[in-house]
Amino acid sequence: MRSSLTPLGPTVSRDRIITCFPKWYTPNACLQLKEHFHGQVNAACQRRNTGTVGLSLSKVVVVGDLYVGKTSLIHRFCKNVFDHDYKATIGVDFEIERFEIVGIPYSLQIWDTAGQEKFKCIASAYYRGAQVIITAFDLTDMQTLEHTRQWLEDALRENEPGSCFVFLVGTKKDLLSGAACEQAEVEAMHLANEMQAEYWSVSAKTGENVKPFFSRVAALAFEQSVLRDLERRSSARLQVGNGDLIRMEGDPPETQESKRLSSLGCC
Ligand SMILES: Nc1nc2c(ncn2[C@@H]2O[C@H](COP(=O)(O)OP(=O)(O)OP(=O)(O)O)[C@@H](O)[C@H]2O)c(=O)[nH]1
Ligand SMILES: [Mg+2]
Repeated sequence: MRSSLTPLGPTVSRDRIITCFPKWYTPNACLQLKEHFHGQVNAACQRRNTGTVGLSLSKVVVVGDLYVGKTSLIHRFCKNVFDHDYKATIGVDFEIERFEIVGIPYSLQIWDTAGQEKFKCIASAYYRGAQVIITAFDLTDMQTLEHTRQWLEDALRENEPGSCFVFLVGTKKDLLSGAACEQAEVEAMHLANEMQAEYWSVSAKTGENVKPFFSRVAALAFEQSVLRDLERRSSARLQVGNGDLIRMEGDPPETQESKRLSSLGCC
């Protein structure tokens, strides 16, 4: 079903419309324990005063070992499909997914990178400018969890410190029984806290938690984009108000000219 709630942009499918702040997976490893969008963000959306946020794309980069299920996770979310056969990603690929958040059109550009070592240098060229880094590991292979530290370090190196939201995602949840899953999650949450990441367990095969996870990614990135935009515009206004933009260093040109003339003995 399609919605045409917003007069500003093209329509998005109903399950990409976010009106309330999506909930975390677990409060034990979560980036923000809150239930609502920031008041300033709500107000800006209601006034449709979100600057360039509705027009630009936020970059999301998915990293992790080969075979952990990065492509499957993205394809389940963006195309609602699942393929049992493994086709290694060569270099990088991306999908653009459109949302409507508190009435404002918003898009994520989701970059799928290759986990194979031989493609790492191609993939890492695309890490720059990420607003969100998703580090994925396979819940049935705890070695892949250990490797997420290195994947994250590599991705963060290409970005400004403190500028990215980090998620740690355990994949293939359908392959584990309740107790085994819980055990893997405890280890993963511990690491997520060290990484200052939010933790999620998902299954691309069954689709479990896939939409709630990406809704959470979109909402956090959207809120940050709106707040940054508001801050940028208000500091630009302040600068104009204080005259900082037109204040000049040193003497004004007419004073410099009269000094030059007086040094020549003309005045
Ligand atoms: N049972 C199950 N299998 C999965 C799941 N997600 C992925 N797989 C399988 O795991 C294998 C690897 O999945 P991919 O998504 O190609 O892995 P990848 O991380 O993109 O691998 P690279 O592109 O080489 O980095 C495939 O055979 C998938 O069918 C899942 O949630 N459950
Ligand atoms: Mg892949």
